[in-house]
Amino acid sequence: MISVDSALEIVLRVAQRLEPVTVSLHEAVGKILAEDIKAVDALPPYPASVKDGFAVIAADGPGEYPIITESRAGNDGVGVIVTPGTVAYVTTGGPVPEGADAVVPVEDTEQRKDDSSEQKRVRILVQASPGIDIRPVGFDIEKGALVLKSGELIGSSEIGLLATVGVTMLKVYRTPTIGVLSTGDELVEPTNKNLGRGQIRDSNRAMLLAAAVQQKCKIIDLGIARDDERVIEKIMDDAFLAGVDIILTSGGVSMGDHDFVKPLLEKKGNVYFSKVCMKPGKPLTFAEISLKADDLVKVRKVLAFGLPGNPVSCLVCFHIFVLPAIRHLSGWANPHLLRVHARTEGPIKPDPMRPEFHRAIVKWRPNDGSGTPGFVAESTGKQMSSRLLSMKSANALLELPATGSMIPAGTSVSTVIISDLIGTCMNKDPLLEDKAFPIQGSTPAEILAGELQADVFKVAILTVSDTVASGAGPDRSGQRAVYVVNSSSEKLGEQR
Ligand SMILES: Nc1nc2c(c(=O)[nH]1)N[C@H]1C(S)=C(S)[C@@H](COP(=O)(O)OP(=O)(O)OC[C@H]3O[C@@H](n4cnc5c(N)ncnc54)[C@H](O)[C@@H]3O)O[C@H]1N2
Ligand code: MOO
Repeated sequence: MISVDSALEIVLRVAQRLEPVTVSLHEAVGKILAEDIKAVDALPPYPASVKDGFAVIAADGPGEYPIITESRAGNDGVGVIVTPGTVAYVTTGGPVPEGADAVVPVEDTEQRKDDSSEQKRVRILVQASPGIDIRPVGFDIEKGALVLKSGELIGSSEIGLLATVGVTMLKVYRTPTIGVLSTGDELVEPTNKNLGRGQIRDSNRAMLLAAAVQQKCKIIDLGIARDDERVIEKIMDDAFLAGVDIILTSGGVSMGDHDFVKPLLEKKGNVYFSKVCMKPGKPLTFAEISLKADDLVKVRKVLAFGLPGNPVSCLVCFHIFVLPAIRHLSGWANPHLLRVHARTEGPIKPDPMRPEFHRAIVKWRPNDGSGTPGFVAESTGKQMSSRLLSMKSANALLELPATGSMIPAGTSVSTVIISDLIGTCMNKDPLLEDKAFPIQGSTPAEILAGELQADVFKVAILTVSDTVASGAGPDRSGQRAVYVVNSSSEKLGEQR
C-alpha cells in the first residue's frame, strides 16, 4: 500500500498541463492566464479630478472667481485653459483642464443659487495645495505596465483589469473534460422512486459531475455500467473518442469477484497504484492511458481514477487526488489544497491501521480553546465510508495519524480545507428544508443542470457613465455579466 503523499506525487508527476486556448472574457473567469497582459495606454489617460469641485490654480488662494468651463466626466471642456484668476467646474473622473493644478471640492466652495448672470462665479473658501485631488496620467496604471502575469488565477477583479486594458480575448490554460461512470449491478438512476431488492440509487455520478463542474471542467455523463468487463470497456472507449482528459469511475476496484475496473485499467494502460494507505479510500486505483491519434504521431494521455464505490471514499478521493490533478492540468502553479491547523471540539478516536481523513466542520472562533483565536473542528459524526451524511456540510478533512489512541478535545490537528469557509456562516440546515426531488426520467447531468437552473436569478447590469457611453473611457465594470456566476444576466448597456 502506497502512502497518500507518494500517491499524490505520482498523480502530479503523470498529469501534464493542458494546452492554452483563446477564450473570451466571460469564459476566462476561474481559469489560469497563459500569457502576460500589458496596458496599452495609461489610466487615467488624462489628469483626472478625484472630486466633484473646481479646478483651480493653487497659488490663486481663496476668493471669488469666474467659472470659465464645465469639464464633466466624458465631456471635456476641450481647449479651455484655466488662467490665473479663473476656475473650471469638474466632476469626479473628469479631465482637469490645462492650467489648473489643484481641485477644490464643492463642500469647500460657495455658489449663489439665484445667480442668473451669464458668467457664473464661485467662492473658493480654502487654500489648496498644488496637485491635490488630481490623479495624474498613469496614476492607476502606467502605460506599458504589466497588469497580469501568466499563471495568475482569473477572478472578477482580474476580469475588470482585462476590460480596463481593452483585452477581450485572451489565452488561458484549458480545463479538462471529465467523463464520469458509475459501475455496479445494484445501481439505479436517482429518479427511480421504487427500489427493488438489492437496488440503491446512484449517488456518486451526480456528486462527481457536480464536483467537476465546480472546478470549471466540461463533463460527460457516462451513465451506469453493469458489472461486466466488456460493457465497461465499451463505455470507456467511447469516452476516449469523445475526448475526455480524465475518466472517473466509481465502484468495482476492491476485492469482489465482479470488481472489473482495475483489471481493465491494467489492460488499457499503466496502473501506477491500486491501494493507498488512507481511510476512507483504500482501493483507489490510478492509471494513465495513452491513446494514439489517427496520424499515429500524437499520443493523447487520459488520466483514469478508479474511485471506490463507497460514496464517502469516492468524494474524499476526489478531493485529495482528483482535484489537485484537475488544477495541475488547468495550469495552477500550486495545485495543493489549503491546509490549516484546527483544534478538535470533542475527543476523536482515529483508525489504528490507516491515516484517516476525518470529516469535520471547521469554524473560526475568537477563542479556539487555547485562549487565542483560531479554527475549531466539529466532527460530522459516525465516519462510515458508506454514510454520505458524514460528508454533508463538511468543509474540512482532519488528517489523523493511525495511532488508534484517543485524541483529546482541544488538540491541534492538520486540516485540509475542501470547501468554501464562507459556508460556515450558514445557520440553516439545508437538509431540513423541504426540497422537491428532481424530475423523473432525467439523467444526473440534467438533474445537475436543473438544480443549477433553480438557483438562477436574473441580474441586470447597467453602467452609468458619460465617459463610457461617449466611448471616451473604458467600462471598468468589466464585461458586465461576467461575475454573475450561476446566474443569468442581461446587458443593459451604458446610460448617459
Ligand atoms: N475483502 C475486502 N473487501 C473490501 C475491501 C477489502 O480490502 N477487502 N475494501 C473495502 C473498502 S475499504 C472499500 S472503500 C470498498 C470499495 O469497494 P469498491 O470500490 O469495489 O466498490 P463496490 O464494491 O462496487 O461498492 C462499495 C459500496 O459502495 C456502494 N456504491 C457503489 N457505487 C455506488 C454509487 N455509484 N452510488 C452509491 N453507492 C455506490 C455499493 O453499493 C457498496 O455498498 O470495498 C470494501 N470491501
Ligand atoms: O477505504 Mo474504504 O474507502 O474505508 O471504505
